[in-house]
Amino acid sequence: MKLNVHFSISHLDELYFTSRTTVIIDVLRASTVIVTAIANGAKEVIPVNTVDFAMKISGNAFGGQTLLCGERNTKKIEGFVLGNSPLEYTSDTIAGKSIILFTTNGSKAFVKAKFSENLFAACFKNLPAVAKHLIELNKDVEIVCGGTNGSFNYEDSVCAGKLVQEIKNLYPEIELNDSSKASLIIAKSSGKSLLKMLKETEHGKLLIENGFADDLKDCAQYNVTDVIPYYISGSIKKLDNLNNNTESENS
Ligand SMILES: O=C(O)[C@H](CS(=O)(=O)O)OP(=O)(O)O
Ligand SMILES: [Mg+2]
Repeated sequence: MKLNVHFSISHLDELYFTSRTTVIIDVLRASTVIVTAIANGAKEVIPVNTVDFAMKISGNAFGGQTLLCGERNTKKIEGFVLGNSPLEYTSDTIAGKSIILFTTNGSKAFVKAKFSENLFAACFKNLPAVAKHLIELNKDVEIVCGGTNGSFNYEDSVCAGKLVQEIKNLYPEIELNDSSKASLIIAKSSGKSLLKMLKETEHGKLLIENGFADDLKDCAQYNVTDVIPYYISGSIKKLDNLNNNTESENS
């Protein structure tokens, strides 16, 4: 089993992902929003890469109520029901609903990786659960950081490194390439407090400036759910068990 880390998606094309097992990390805030929404009972999250397409499909019933959600420059898009703050995705607001999500980086990463054989969402909240599932799948893994506008960002790289560490703890003989080793070093040198780390990032400072300081506290929570959101046929749903949805080693 080999691990590869991509610090942003800009250099990757969609066909790269065919037959790969991919984990998308966008700590601030899209993958934290997706994990939170699925953990709080959302039926599904449909990631899109343009606002126009989000509006276009919002008329579809998706077998129940559909919520148009997402942000531009961190703030809720006018006319959308929710923005991109995980604090908005409570069971009262989203249980049983289909969420169409547009964000600057994270939702686009899912669309780009849509041809992956297996595609998961990870953030600090569900990292150990994702690590355990990846070991059980026993396939080479592409860890993809959403980054910021196609470039490296610190918080996603720390989270990728902590995922590498969680996998190494379970499977010490894992094969790391240079980028996995680099993300591990970044994670190990990021300090004891995830919240302090997030507050000191460019993205964290922007969110604080825009009134989302409480989002950083939520995004800094570690190992608070074992929910694993899994992308299949255009939408992200809760992975019920090893036999559901994923292409396991034995299939
Ligand atoms: O909503 C967010 O925090 C960011 C927007 S920006 O990069 O800060 O403009 O989007 P995400 O796709 O969650 O990184
Ligand atoms: Mg982000």
